[in-house]
Amino acid sequence: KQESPRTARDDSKDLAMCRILLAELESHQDAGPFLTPVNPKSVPGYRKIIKKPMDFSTIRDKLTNSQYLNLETFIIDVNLVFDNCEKFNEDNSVIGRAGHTMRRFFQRRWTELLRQN
Ligand SMILES: Cn1cc(C(=O)NCCN2CCCC2)ccc1=O
Repeated sequence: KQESPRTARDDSKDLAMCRILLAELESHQDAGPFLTPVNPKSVPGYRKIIKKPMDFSTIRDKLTNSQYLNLETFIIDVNLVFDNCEKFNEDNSVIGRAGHTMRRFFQRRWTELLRQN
């Protein structure tokens, strides 16, 4: 069986891609609930239910401080925002729907940018 030679993908544009993706998430019209950390004092139950809070401003800080090893660890944190949202909010709610919309947008955009690379 002829194996396909394993070639690494070119990751030299990944940091630029993360910056583009994060800027687009932050400026999305439905980004509001995800821009800053959920305040556990004003959202009853959040601290107990959501074990690993994440939001776009925290991702921005981590990106600025070179805390993402690679594209994958960045995508994991963005998806954590949307997974937390799905866990805590009804699908049929303003914030629940915003989470689904933002997740679909992010999924499409990073796959588009990866393809053009
Ligand atoms: C992601 N998420 C966010 C909240 C929330 O209340 N965020 C603050 C709401 N902002 C205050 C002014 C505009 C938006 C609650 C549950 C939840 O899962």
